[in-house]
Amino acid sequence: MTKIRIGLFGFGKTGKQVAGEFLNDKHFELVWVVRRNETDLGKYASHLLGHEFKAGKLFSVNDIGPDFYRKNPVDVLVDFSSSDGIQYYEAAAEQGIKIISAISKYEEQDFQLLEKLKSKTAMLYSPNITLGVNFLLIASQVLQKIAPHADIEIVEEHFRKKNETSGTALKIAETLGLEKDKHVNSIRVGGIVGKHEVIFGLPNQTIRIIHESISRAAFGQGAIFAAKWLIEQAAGLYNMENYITDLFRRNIPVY
Ligand SMILES: NC(=O)c1ccc[n+]([C@@H]2O[C@H](COP(=O)([O-])OP(=O)(O)OC[C@H]3O[C@@H](n4cnc5c(N)ncnc54)[C@H](O)[C@@H]3O)[C@@H](O)[C@H]2O)c1
Ligand SMILES: O=C(O)C1=N[C@H](C(=O)O)CCC1
Repeated sequence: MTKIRIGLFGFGKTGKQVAGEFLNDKHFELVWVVRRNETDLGKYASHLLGHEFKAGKLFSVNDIGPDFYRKNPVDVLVDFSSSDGIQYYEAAAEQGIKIISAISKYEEQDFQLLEKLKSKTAMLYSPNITLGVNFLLIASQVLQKIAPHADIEIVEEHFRKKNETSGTALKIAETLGLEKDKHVNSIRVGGIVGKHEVIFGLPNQTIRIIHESISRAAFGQGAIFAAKWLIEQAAGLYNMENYITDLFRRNIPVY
């Protein structure tokens, strides 16, 4: 079996869990991990995460020179770093590396860059790569069609240190045609990994669709799902919910 070679940006709270999921899946080889700080460079993510085999050599962003991707080839780059990571995509796309961006918050110019690169390679952008939240996104659209006059509010809850508004909640608002400033409600407490709720208010009843990520491993499992699919795709910019909808239409179980 030919393994899909993965390069990972980010080795923080989420990157470590994502690395762990790729290391545990026999379809993948985690080749390298790039982080911003200089800790443990040259060591292997696999060793740091308790495995005996060598995989996922740690590099710094400063190591990404013109030859980095040629000398350290991978099939898919998975980004759980920060929006700064996008500056390294073009060189990867030039090498035909497919790209999964899981960055939750981008500025307008970042989206423009993704649009520009989509002719060069297959890319998937998802501010929340869990399968579950993408089910919520699809189910919310169905419910809105059935009950177009319902009041809709979105509530997102995350860990106390998350500064920005949830990219997922903003995407849900945009998809449902809601004003982001008015209908997205944010709560920051303790260590909540990520919870999104869409509330449909009707005169005598309320419907709530809730998704909660219990562990950051859910993001790794979503990235694995996305990578297995993206490896087969032609150049273009894709997202998770289109893919899940496609499986649903074709009656193929997703999970
Ligand atoms: N799409 C999703 O499903 C999903 C899920 C969880 C987190 N995220 C996003 O992933 C990102 C990371 O989240 P986190 O909680 O792990 O944050 P974190 O602060 O714990 O970790 C960030 C990591 O990225 C590294 N980093 C920062 N800038 C970098 C760069 N330019 N190149 C390489 N490495 C860089 C840091 O050194 C650190 O290792 C955030 O944007 C977050 O919103 C997305
Ligand atoms: O920062 C995070 O951690 C997460 N952010 C998301 C968002 O902004 O919507 C969702 C997943 C976890």
